[in-house]
Amino acid sequence: MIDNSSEYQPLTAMSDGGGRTRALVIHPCRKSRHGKSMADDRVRSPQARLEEAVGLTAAIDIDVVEQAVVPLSSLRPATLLGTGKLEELRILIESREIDLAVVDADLTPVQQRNLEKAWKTKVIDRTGLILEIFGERAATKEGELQVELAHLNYQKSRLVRSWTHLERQRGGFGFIGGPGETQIEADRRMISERITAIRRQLETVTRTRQLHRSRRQKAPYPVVALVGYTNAGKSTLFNRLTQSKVLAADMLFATLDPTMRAIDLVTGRKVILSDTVGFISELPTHLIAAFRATLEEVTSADLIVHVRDAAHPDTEAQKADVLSVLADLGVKPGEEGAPPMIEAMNKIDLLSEDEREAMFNRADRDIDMVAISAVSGDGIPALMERIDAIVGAQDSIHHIVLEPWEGASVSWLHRNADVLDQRVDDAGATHLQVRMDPIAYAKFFKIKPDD
Ligand SMILES: Nc1nc2c(ncn2[C@@H]2O[C@H](COP(=O)(O)OP(=O)(O)OP(=O)(O)O)[C@@H](O)[C@H]2O)c(=O)[nH]1
Repeated sequence: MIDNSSEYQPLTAMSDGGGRTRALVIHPCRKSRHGKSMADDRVRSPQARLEEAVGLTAAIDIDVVEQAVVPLSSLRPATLLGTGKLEELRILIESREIDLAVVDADLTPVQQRNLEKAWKTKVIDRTGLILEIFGERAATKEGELQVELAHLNYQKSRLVRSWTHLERQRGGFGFIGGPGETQIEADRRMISERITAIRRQLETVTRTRQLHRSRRQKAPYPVVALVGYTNAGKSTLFNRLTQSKVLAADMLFATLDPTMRAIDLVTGRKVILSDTVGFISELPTHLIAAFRATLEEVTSADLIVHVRDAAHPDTEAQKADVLSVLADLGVKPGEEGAPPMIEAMNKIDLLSEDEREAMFNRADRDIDMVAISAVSGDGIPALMERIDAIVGAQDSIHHIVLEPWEGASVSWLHRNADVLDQRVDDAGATHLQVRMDPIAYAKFFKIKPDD
């Protein structure tokens, strides 16, 4: 059994006095030779990066009481920051009673530990912060396990040299393993055992999930996935579109995934709306599996709605990031077989009339766009109509996945529908692309040939 300290413990539960966690968020960036701070990538300003980190921290219900861009003239291997800055922030942390410092950079385990010692407070870096968000947002069992796995791998890497968290918890019992096994080796061994156990659970869960997904794909309505950069307004839009519309059909999905809801479109057509976790630039590579697990629905969606913050100065860079993550997942809009995509240009309430017009008149505009405000409700009917039209146009072509034991269904489809494509995947499931009229389609679900 592993020590409890390695299990996922939300930062929000950290504050002792029952109050909310009070955080300081800093974004360290290199100074240029001319003394001016410079962005650590070409697109985003340090201020924008800081705001993003503050937004991410606030999203997990932590009070950000102080924030700062910290220009660095050189990178200190032991503490990242120089002594002057270290002391200045220590005073701030003490006087503002801060119990969490978020450093928007990748810290080495040694840097993290030294900062915690110097500031006498918990310190997390960018990876730690993203893991917290995934932990909160993981909606499926698979997502949760992937996040815990990423957490453990992260902790394991932090156990180099004398990382003492687990030791402290045990009150320094010294050797607990076989002869010659040090505390750190014992900690590593326990974490490795837990990692193996999670991997095993993941295999089972993945299998079950495939069953759920095939069941869901057989639901006679299409899936519309909302994707977008963090803070673009996906959840606000999701809530607006699903407002007070609890359909009986939801019962089907409620137990599987709380971020999926069925909604009625104007024509009476039903679609399943699926919310996803926000995209972030420079996602650490070892977090990609955890991130993918939260994006399950996107790869098999019938339509992708890319929610964009039209009022953000980095909106184009954010779009590029989202598209590149989608491409990593194998979703390349515009390519044969890829789901269609529309852009919901959100937050237009923050734009002037001229800015709105300019958005639509851009010469390089390559995609279907609808201007909306998820907050004021502006443009929402137009968005719903667009979704209706696109999904409606695909009406007669369906992608159906059948398990290896559902042979009777495959034969039924060959007899009653136009099978355009058929392939068997590695797990033995049959993927069929079929054209059939709505009556035959409804009948297929009613008679369930394999039941
Ligand atoms: N002014 C304005 N603000 C909006 C609009 N839509 C969302 N917001 C605000 O933008 C912030 C982020 O909205 P969310 O819906 O949480 O964004 P999200 O894309 O789900 O964010 P993640 O959970 O990080 O992925 C919130 O403060 C919203 O109130 C809009 O149309 N206009």
